[in-house]
This record gives sequence, structure tokens and C-alpha cells, in this order.
Amino acid sequence: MSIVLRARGLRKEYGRGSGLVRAVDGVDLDVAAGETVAVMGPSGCGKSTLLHLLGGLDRPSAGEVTLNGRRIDDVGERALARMRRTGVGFVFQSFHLMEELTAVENVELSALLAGRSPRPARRHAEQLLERVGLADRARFLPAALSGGQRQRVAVARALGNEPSIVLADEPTGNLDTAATLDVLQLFDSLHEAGQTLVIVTHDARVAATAERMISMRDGAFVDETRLTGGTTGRLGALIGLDD
Ligand SMILES: Nc1ncnc2c1ncn2[C@@H]1O[C@H](COP(=O)(O)OP(=O)(O)OP(=O)(O)O)[C@@H](O)[C@H]1O
Repeated sequence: MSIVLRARGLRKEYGRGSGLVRAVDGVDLDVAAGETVAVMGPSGCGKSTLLHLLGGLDRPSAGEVTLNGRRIDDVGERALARMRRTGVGFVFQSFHLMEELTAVENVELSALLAGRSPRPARRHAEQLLERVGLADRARFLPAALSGGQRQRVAVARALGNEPSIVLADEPTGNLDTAATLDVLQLFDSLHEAGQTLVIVTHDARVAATAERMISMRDGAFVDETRLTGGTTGRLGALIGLDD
């Protein structure tokens, strides 16, 4: 079993003295190639901080993060940025699309930044938009798209650099039920295609669509469940979920 992402003794502290916050407090994690892992916990338990550490968007106070066998916590800024651009795809709650770029340009940018030349980058971006069901919206600006469509563009963008791992931070947090199901189905299809995926969410129903669900409290992992029965069946159980 090859491990794509590994964390050991991961900690992140903010502030000091009586204001000290241990946002992430000693996390160990192995994510195997092709696995979908959900980390679930209440607001403020440290999920976003953890995801930022795992993707090299932030530096830990202590501990190690390894992506494809290479440490990312102790490399210089430029090397870290390169690893992010080429190895990690991010999906955020609030989409973070470039508003002045069209859907296809948003996706293309990620491929360009990873080193593809312009023509292949555009072709790849168009294929990805087709994969997320938005080929007919390729030339739309984000403002002309629904929340669910924007998040699907964001997923396509996350795949633009053909990342080793996709890290999703509360990806359905701004979506209604129908769009939530769309995005979860999309993640399921990525999983079927072998994509490694980590999703953090406060929503137990969303977490329950993963193969492995880890519960987080006060910066630490407190429980882990391996879920069986196939994601499609679990997604089916979500149909009819209330907002
Ligand atoms: N830059 C910061 N400076 C100080 N404290 C911070 C900072 N970022 C996060 N924290 C604190 O760290 C803790 C964990 O925050 P984090 O955003 O990771 O939680 P979360 O589980 O993602 O919450 P939510 O679901 O509400 O987004 C919180 O107590 C938060 O206030």
C-alpha cells in the first residue's frame, strides 16, 4: 500500500501564555493512494488548520508532513509553492475562483502553473470541465454560475495540475441539498477513478460518504471508522437530507 500523505506528531499553536490555542494537537495520519478520508468535527476543532498544514498552505509548530515520501514542512517557500502547484489540489468552502477569469480559464491556470504549455493546458481544462458536467459553461464567468456549478469548476481546477491528492475544506458548506449531492457524486466519481482525497467537514452526513471517517475534537483525532457498503449506497442514503 503506497502512502501519498503522511503526518506525524503534527501540532499548530497560535498565541502564547493564557491566550495559547492548540489548534492542532498531535495528529498522526496516513492516507493511502486512492483512499477517500473524511475528517469530521465541530466548528473550531482544528479541521481547516489541519488541512492547511497537510497541503503546505501553513507551517506546523511541530511535527512532520510528507507528500509522496518528501517532507514538505521543512522546505523553503519556493520549493513548498512548487510542491503545492504540482502535487496538491485544493477545494474550499467559498470556491476561491478568480472572478475575472472564465470557468475554463480558472481550470487552465492551474494546469499552466503546474508547467503545462498553453495548448495542452486549455485542452486539459476543457476535458476537466466536461468531466464535471460543465462543458456548456466553459466561457461563463463565475458570477454567472450557481454555487453548485462554481464548486464543480473549483473541483475541475483542483484537478488541473493532476494532483497526487485533493484536499477539500468544507466543500459543501455553502451549497443547498441538490448541489451538495452533485458535489458528493463528483467526489465519488473521482474516488472511482483512483483519486486520493481528504475532505474536512462538520457535517456527519457528508463525512459518512467517505471510506474512512476520522472524528476530531480539540485539535486531536478521537475516533476512526472504516465505512463499508460502497459510496454509492451511502450517497443514496443522503438523498432526501434536509438543509
Ligand atoms: N490565525 C489564527 N490565529 C489565532 N487562532 C487561530 C487562527 N486560526 C485558527 N485559530 C484557532 O484555532 C482553532 C481551530 O480553528 P480552525 O479554523 O482550524 O477550526 P475548524 O474546525 O476548521 O472550524 P470551522 O469548522 O468553524 O471552520 C480555533 O480555536 C481558532 O480560533
